Amino acid sequence: MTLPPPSPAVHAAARAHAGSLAMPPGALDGLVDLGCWIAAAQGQVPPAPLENVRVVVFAGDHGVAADGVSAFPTAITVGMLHGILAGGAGVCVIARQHGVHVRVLDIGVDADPDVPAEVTAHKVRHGSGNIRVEDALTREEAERALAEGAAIAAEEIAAGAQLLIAGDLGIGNTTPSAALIAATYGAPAAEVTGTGTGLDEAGRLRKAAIIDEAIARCGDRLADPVQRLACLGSADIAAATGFMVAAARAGVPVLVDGVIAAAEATMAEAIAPGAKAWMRAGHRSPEPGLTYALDRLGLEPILDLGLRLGEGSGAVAAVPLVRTGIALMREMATLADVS
Ligand SMILES: Cc1cc2ncn([C@H]3O[C@H](COP(=O)(O)O)[C@@H](O)[C@H]3O)c2cc1C
Ligand SMILES: O=C(O)c1cccnc1
Repeated sequence: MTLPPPSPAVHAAARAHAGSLAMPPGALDGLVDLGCWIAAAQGQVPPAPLENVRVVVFAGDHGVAADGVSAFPTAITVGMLHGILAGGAGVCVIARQHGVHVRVLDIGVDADPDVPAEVTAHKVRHGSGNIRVEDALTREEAERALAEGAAIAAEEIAAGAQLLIAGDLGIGNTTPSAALIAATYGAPAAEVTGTGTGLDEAGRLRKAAIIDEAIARCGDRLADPVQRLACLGSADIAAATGFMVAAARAGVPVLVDGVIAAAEATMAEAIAPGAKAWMRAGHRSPEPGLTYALDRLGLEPILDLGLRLGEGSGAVAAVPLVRTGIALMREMATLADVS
C-alpha cells in the first residue's frame, strides 16, 4: 500500500497563497517550494515555524572496512562518537548555529564505548558483516534494526520533532550505501561509487569491484528490500531506514543528507512506497551515488556546496533555507497589499 503524501489540497492552497505574494510569478520558488512542502506536511497555510528540528546520528561499523575501502581507520568511529557527545563534531557546530537538536546513537559500533547508557539503548550488534564475503546482518537483525529505527523516530516525534534528519557515522559506510543504491537501481557499481573520505581513483575502483563482488554473492536475494538491507547494508543503515519510514508514516517531514542518507531514503521508498514525498534533499555531496539516487527519487538538492562530511551536516546546513521558505509564506506582503 502506498503511503499518503503530504496533503495535496493544502499544497494547492499554499501554492495559491505563494502566487498572491508581492513578486513576479515564481520569483522565489526555490524557497517558497520548501514552505509549500512544509505547509502540506503540517496541513496548514501558512505553515508553523520550525522550532523543533532534530537530527539523530546513527553510528555503526562495517566489516568491509577491513578490505581497505576507506582512507581512514575504523578507530575513528568511536573517536567521532565521543566527538559528537562532546559537541565538537562538525554536525554539532552547524546544528548549534541553527538551533537543531543533535542525538547520537550506537546502533552497530564494533566496540563497547564508554558512553551513557541511552546512547547504546538501541544497539543491534557489534559491527556489521563484511558484505564482500558475508551478509551484513541476519534477516532477523535487519527487521530488528528497522524496528529500532521506528522506535527512535517515535521518541523524537514524542519530543516534538517538526522535521527529522538521519545522520551517519561509521568508517566504511559509503561502501554499503553505494552497494544498496547499485543493487536497487541496477546501476554498475563503478557509476555510483565515490571516493568517500578520500580514496584515490585506484582505490575507488577497488571499492567498486568489492561492491560488484558483494552484489554477485547475494544474487536473487536482493529482490526483497529487507533482505537487501541484510545482504548489503548494516545495522545503522537499516535503523536509519526504519526511522525514515516511521517519520513518513507519522507525517513528519525528513531532510536527506549525503550518500548514506540517500541510500536509506532509497530503501525507505522500497519498503514503504510513497515515503519519498515526505522527503527533501538537504544538499548534493560529490558522491556519485547520491546524485544517482536523488535523480531516481525525484529529489532536488537545496544546497550544492561540495560538502562531504556526513553526520547529517549538509541537511542541517539547509535548515535555515527551509525556515526561510516558511517565513515567506507567513510574513511576505501580497501583491494586493502593495498595488
Ligand atoms: C574524522 C572523520 C569524521 C567523520 N564524520 C563523518 N564521517 C563520514 O566518513 C565516513 C565514511 O567514509 P568512508 O566510507 O570513506 O569511510 C563515515 O565515518 C562517515 O560518517 C567522517 C570521517 C572521518 C575520517
Ligand atoms: O555523501 C556524504 O555524506 C559523505 C561522503 C563522504 C564521507 N561521508 C559522507
